Amino acid sequence: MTDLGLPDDILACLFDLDGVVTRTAVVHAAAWKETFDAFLRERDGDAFRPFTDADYDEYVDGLPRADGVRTFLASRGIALPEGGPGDPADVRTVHGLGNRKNERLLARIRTDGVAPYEGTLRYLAAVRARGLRTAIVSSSANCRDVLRSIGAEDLFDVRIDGVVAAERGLPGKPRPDTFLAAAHDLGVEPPRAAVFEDALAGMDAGRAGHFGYVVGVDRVGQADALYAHGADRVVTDLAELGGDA
Ligand SMILES: O=P(O)(O)OC[C@H]1O[C@@H](O)[C@H](O)[C@@H](O)[C@@H]1O
Repeated sequence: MTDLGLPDDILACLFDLDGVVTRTAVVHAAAWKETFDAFLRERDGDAFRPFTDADYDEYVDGLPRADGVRTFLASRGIALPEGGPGDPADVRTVHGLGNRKNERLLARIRTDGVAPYEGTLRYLAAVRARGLRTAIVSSSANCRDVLRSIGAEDLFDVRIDGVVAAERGLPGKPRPDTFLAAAHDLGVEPPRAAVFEDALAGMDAGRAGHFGYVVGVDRVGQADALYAHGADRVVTDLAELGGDA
C-alpha cells in the first residue's frame, strides 16, 4: 500500500462528484424528495407513501436523472410515458419529472451554493502531487457547473459526466461504462485505476468494471451496504486514506 492508502500499482484515481468531492448528494436527495412527494400526493392524495432516504439510496443515488425517475417509480409499480428531454416541468412524463427535479436542484444550489469536502480536495492535491492521473466520473449533467463553482475543474485530467455520457451513448451507473471510458481516456487499464464513490450504484459499477481498488465513501452511515456492493475499503473522509504533505 502507498501513503495514499492505495495498492502500489494504481496509476489513476476516478472520483464520483456528488457526495465525494462536493456536499451535493444531500441537495440532490432533497430535490428528489420534494419532486416525488409532490407527484405522489397529486396521484394518491394525502395518504401517499412518501419518498424515503432508503428509496434514494436504493433506487436513485448515483443513477443518471431519467434512470432515477424510472427506477424509483418502478419500485412503486408506476410507469410514466417517456416524453422527451425538452418536456416542461409540469408534464407527467419521465423527463417532465426529471426536469421538475432539476429546477428544484438548481434553485437550492442558487440559494445555498456548493461546498466541497476539504478532505477530498487535500487528497486530490496529494494524488496529483504523486503523479497519478485523475478523472471525475459523475452521472450528473450539472457536474461541470458544480465543479466550476468551487474552482475545481482543473483538478481532473478527464471528465465523464451526464452530458458526455449522453453524447457518447454510454449507459450510466450501476453499469461500469462511464468509469471504463474515464480509465480509457486516461490511458490506464481498469486494474490500475481506483474508484471513489459514495453511491451503491457506483460500488456496483466499480465491481462490474474490475477496477484495481474501490473506495466506498460513507457519508450517511451505510458502510455495511457499501461493502456488500463491492467496496475494498470504506472511509468516512478521504483524509483517512493518507496523502499528508
Ligand atoms: O440531475 P443531474 O444533475 O443530471 O444528476 C443526476 C444524478 O447525479 C448523481 O450524481 C446523483 O447522485 C443523483 O442524485 C442525480 O440524480
